[in-house]
Amino acid sequence: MSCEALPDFPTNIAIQPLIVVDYELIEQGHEKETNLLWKAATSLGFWYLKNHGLEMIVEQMFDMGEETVSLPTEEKINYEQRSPFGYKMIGFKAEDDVISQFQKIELVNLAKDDVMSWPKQVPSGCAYPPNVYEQMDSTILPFVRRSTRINETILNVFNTKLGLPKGLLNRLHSAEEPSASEARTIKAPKNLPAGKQVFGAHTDSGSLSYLHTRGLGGLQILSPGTDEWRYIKPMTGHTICNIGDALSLLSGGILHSNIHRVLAAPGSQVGYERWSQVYYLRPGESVVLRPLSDKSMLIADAVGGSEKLESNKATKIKAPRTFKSMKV
Ligand SMILES: O=C(O)CCC(=O)C(=O)O
Ligand SMILES: [Fe+2]
Repeated sequence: MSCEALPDFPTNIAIQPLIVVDYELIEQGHEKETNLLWKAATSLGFWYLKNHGLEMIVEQMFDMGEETVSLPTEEKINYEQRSPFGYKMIGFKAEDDVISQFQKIELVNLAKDDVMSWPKQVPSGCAYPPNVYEQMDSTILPFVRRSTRINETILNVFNTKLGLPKGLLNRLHSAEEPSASEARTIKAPKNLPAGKQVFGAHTDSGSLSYLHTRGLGGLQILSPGTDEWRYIKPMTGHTICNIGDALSLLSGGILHSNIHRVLAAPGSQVGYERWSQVYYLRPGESVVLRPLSDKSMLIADAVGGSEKLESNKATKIKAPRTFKSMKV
């Protein structure tokens, strides 16, 4: 379905503006753009990324996701994830009222390790439906490779700004090392009751998340220092990026992991299926999650500062906000 067919995002709801970062300029080392990225990542922890080169391939990822969820239930249920990866219908086995509202949300979780090792045996031990394997070379591998390249560029900026030894953040997130990084296609059905939560309030547990939409809203963030939830407006060609807890922790809290949630698409958009394509970057499996204070004066200062500020609290690190109801 093309974005043109969709009703516009409503104008009468609270919107959180985000900084727009041009990926091409970041790749060229453009100083002003780099500063903009740093500002976004250390304040709200959310920004739009444009010119990232994923526009076409994301549409193919959505097609792959659509094909997967369109399989007959008796077939796709054989792939219900037996590991954190694979096909998933949230709340499929649940009968109580709270969970049943999630019942028709479907996920296709593709482990980065499975994709990168293709066509060898999948490291996660997960079996995917045949159409997923058919689209590995044409779609999924290029999506994961390009996302990996974008991660490397962005992590390099953070690495420099944090004063870390050259290449350290990239070594901690090396695509060659096994990790829980993954590509996820999410489908939420149309006509969910207005205000219903698709995903409850949470912070992302990994390092970086990239959310590609098909023009439907519903993502909200809790504006820092307030109790106000604001929508993030989906914008064509603009991927919504955010910092997760792992990177926030490694940076001693300098990079900000902000709480967010997903509601049914607002206004007349509610009448359409809501599709998201996410790439979650997570640290390598050997990485110990602790502030890199011994590698950066800036991080040492940030952690020391919060120690002083929070001297009567048990935790010594300026940890990401922990009042989350779920982990993604
Ligand atoms: O589907 C969305 O809009 C975002 C979902 C989300 O927050 C997540 O996948 O972590
Ligand atoms: Fe999230």
